[in-house]
Amino acid sequence: MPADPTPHGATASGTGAAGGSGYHPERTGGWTSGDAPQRLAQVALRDLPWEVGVAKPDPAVVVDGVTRTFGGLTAVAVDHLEVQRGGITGLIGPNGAGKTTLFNLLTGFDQPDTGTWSFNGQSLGKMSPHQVARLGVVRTFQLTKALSRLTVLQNMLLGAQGQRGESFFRALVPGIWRAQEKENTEKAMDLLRRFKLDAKKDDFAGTLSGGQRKLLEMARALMSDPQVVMLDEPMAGVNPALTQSLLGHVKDLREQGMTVIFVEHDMDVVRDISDWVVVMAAGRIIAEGPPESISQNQAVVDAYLGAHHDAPLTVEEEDQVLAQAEQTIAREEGSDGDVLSSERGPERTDR
Ligand SMILES: Nc1ncnc2c1ncn2[C@@H]1O[C@H](COP(=O)(O)OP(=O)(O)OP(=O)(O)O)[C@@H](O)[C@H]1O
Repeated sequence: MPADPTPHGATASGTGAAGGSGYHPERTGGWTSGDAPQRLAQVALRDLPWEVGVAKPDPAVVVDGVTRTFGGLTAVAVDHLEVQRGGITGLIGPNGAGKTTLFNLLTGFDQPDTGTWSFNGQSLGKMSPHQVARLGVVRTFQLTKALSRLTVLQNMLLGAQGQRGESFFRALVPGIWRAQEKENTEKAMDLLRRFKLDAKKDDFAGTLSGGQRKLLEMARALMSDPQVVMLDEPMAGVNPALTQSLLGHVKDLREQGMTVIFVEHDMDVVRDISDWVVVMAAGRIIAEGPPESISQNQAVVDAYLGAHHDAPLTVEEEDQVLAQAEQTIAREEGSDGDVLSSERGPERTDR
């Protein structure tokens, strides 16, 4: 926790109801609409207490009492979560913490046992993924869902489904549909250029590298002009060169005013791009705060970063480490371990 966790300047006056579009300077300490989006999100979150369930100045997504069990296992049990509009929120936690299940629930890919959640104040419960996407909340998957036997461009056009040009309407007025199709193709090509995939537009998605598929998936998600983009491990399996490019694209989403929620295991990435970090363990949210708060939080250190993250080794642990080292060196030397014995000093020489 911060030395002084009491908010000053910004007031955490959110009530759980979404605040509508735009920011609320009167609630967030006087920044102006001329500021860069990144700065707006950071300022909005700057003075909030580092508390689980803390109200955000302008939440885009609000989750209340959402639980999901599989048999006897509670995969998700989130009491209250607000996601600040226009910011990048990192969702972290050990394997099996419930991150993907929470994504599935929020985007209509799974249904919870209990709970409600909303986007801009509108409940998303019982909606299909398609309906959720049309409202402006899209997601990508840990394992990309690019259709390998469709071309890159065809994959992009699929991402545009659900906008204007519904089948009924399109059948009645084919001219309008054709105009829509042309518009979608232009939009797809713009996005492919942005993601440096335009040269591959006619290649089958199955021929792309893992990193290129991740780029395609992100580009495809943008076809429906989302307001909230949820990325499930966007950097996993991506080579270092493309990682930088993907990170840049994620930051771009924020620059364009989108709200980003992403799951990531790499803490350097989380620290680099997150305005706020939410930590899950065993289905629950165990901590929330700016990136710098996370390594200082004992619950997180215990659950996620390892119990002895920053703590010095105990005498017993040191003995154990030394014993293992001795064994390893003895094996490698192919000797009886004299090397170590002589290095350990006088207390060992009289054996
Ligand atoms: N369809 C399912 N049926 C049964 N158990 C499931 C199902 N989906 C998830 N689970 C279980 O729910 C728990 C949470 O899984 P989830 O995939 O959400 O975790 P996660 O935090 O995303 O993990 P990872 O970082 O490994 O992706 C795990 O114990 C998982 O085995």
